[in-house]
Amino acid sequence: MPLKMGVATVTMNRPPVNSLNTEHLETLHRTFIRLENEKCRGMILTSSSPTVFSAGLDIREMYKPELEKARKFWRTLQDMWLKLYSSPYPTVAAINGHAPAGGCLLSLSCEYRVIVPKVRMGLNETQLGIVAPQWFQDCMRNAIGEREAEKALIAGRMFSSEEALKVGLVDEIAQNKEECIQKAEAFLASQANLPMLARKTVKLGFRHQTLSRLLTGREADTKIFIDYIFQPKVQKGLEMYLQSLSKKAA
Ligand SMILES: CCCC/C=C/CC(=O)SCCNC(=O)CCNC(=O)[C@H](O)C(C)(C)COP(=O)(O)OP(=O)(O)OC[C@H]1O[C@@H](n2cnc3c(N)ncnc32)[C@H](O)[C@@H]1OP(=O)(O)O
Repeated sequence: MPLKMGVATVTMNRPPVNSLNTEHLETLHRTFIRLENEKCRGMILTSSSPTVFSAGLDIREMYKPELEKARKFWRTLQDMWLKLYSSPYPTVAAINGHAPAGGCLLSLSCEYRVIVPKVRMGLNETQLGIVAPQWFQDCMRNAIGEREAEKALIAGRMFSSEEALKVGLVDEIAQNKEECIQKAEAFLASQANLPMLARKTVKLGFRHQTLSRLLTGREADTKIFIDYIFQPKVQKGLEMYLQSLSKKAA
């Protein structure tokens, strides 16, 4: 995590697809705490993969899990997201590859998004037979508005880079990762002279409702997750999905 002029570039590096397991989520959570403590001036979130930003939650954490491990996984996801979404420093996602589901959530939790061409992003949970949690849905709604979010979430729509720009899911398209980072740095530079306290207060004001909804309902949210994934038909669906991903690789 190099800090250049107070700006950190956090590069996810969990091959092959940066899927988010408990350990990876803990690492991200610790990183965001550290950046806050070190009074970081801005953060760029990106990936070391040439084709994938993040494949979202690690499906293996949800497939035939032990109850306590599944609870821990979900609480760690909540912790990580609460830290990122409420970060006092400006945040940009340099989306240098596909960003389905939890990968899309990570980028939606940043303030500004730059994407490379020919990749897809979106909350595709419906297509997997699972339901994007309310706070995932809130993040989508906050980015693209009620009507577009409703359509996208019901369909589990994956947007192309161009479609994402058109609907406001991302702010810019860059030609490649290098330009993505340059545009991310330019956004952070545009924020650098703003009074930090005022900036942070306005950001948290806008995000307060979405954050409070999870903060006041964390246990209920965890219970919904646990009750949902332990259903036999959901487990069957996850099994088939994992098989389809593996077959593709074979
Ligand atoms: C109430 C419940 C709410 C739960 C909320 C869930 C939110 C989520 O985030 S669910 C996760 C949804 N994610 C996806 O649907 C993405 C699935 N992956 C893909 O579409 C593709 O992998 C990719 C477009 C991201 C990349 O494609 P690429 O061709 O480069 O790689 P693959 O050959 O498909 O995959 C390589 C390797 O990685 C495994 N894998 C891929 N995604 C996941 C994942 N999310 N979790 C675990 N493992 C994953 C894939 O099986 C391959 O593994 P093997 O090499 O061992 O076969």
